[in-house]
Amino acid sequence: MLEKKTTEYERAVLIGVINKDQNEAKVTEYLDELEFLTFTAGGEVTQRFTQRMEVPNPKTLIGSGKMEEVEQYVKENDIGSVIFDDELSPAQQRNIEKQLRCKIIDRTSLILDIFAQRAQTSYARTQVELAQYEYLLPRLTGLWTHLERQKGGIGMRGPGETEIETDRRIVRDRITLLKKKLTKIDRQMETQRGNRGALVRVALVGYTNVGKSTLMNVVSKSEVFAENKLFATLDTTVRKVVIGNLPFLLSDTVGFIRKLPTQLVESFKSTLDEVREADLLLHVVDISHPQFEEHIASVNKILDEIKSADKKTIMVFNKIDQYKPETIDEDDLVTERTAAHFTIEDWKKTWFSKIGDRALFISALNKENLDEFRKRVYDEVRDIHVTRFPYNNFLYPEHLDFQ
Ligand SMILES: Nc1nc2c(ncn2[C@@H]2O[C@H](COP(=O)(O)OP(=O)(O)OP(=O)(O)O)[C@@H](O)[C@H]2O)c(=O)[nH]1
Repeated sequence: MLEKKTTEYERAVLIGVINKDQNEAKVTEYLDELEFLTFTAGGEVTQRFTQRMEVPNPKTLIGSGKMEEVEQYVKENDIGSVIFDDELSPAQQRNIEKQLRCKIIDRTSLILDIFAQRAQTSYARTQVELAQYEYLLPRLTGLWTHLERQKGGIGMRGPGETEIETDRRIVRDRITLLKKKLTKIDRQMETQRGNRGALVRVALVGYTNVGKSTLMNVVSKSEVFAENKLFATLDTTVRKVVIGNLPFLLSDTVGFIRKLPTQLVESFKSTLDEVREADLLLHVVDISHPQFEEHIASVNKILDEIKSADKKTIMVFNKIDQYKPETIDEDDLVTERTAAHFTIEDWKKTWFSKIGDRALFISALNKENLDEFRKRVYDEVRDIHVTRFPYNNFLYPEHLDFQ
């Protein structure tokens, strides 16, 4: 159940609800992302259904007419999963499953599934497994309540209930075991982090797929003194990097996403400790993504949740090579210029006015503006370093001079 290996794409349908605070375009964007997630998880989306609803249907989230439409489509098109962008209550999930007779997945379980697929180390697998069981537990409870009601309530102890009770106990025991295992690893990792000495710690953070790992590779490989062995026993995403003679630690963390399941935030505590304990954050943004500003807000929300929102941060706007603003026809006197029409220069001005030179515009892939990036990171790391060790600041010039 916890690890999925896909050999061929499974046909899937997406369902989005347009509530009173949203417009259709917004939900289309959310479904675009959900489709990308589905693809990542090994699915192929063949159809999308949306429904405008003032109040979601407590039984099936969407209305009964729409349910029939979906049911018909699922039957006729050999659909394996129906995926909802919204989180479903255990009861909704059960009711929908009963009617559609295929796998019903919500955004949270889809993200958990991808994490399970991607987890490489036993540590990451343990963290994901814990998150999955935490997600599962209330759903078993829901099932139990449902069966109890069917049986007629008090005093009617049937096999169904006993079975679910046993399942709940097994899941609870497993959660306790996994938590113990993680606490032990967390302690080891804490000690290892402590042993890393006094090097300045920099963490790459950002929405999923923005180019954090690409930047990490470019920065650490291109530097003569880059070291990829020191923390081989730790998570391999921490590397020692040297810019202009100044060594520091750079970590690449798990990518963030809108509505990152809370279970994951909790069980990835140790991974996120890299962020929590960092001296400087490099918040990488994919500026070529139409929703990049919303992505920034999602990342900031998670940083806030893990109490890291006040950290010194450099905003790194990546993928400038593939940024394309919308154009306005010269003769068009009606269309108003919006953010979608901004050029990179416009964005530079906007961000410089907000945070000054803590906004950088680069392409990690094409290696554009990387010298500027290195200089900026050097300045910030040096500042932190000389504050910590005022006696050896003569080792590092105030600014780097790249030829
Ligand atoms: N065009 C363009 N593509 C880039 C750039 N930087 C990274 N990419 C591409 O973006 C995709 C995602 O890059 P990653 O480095 O894996 O992104 P990430 O942020 O580490 O992703 P997660 O692991 O999901 O958090 C890859 O296909 C990269 O080749 C860039 O500057 N320009």
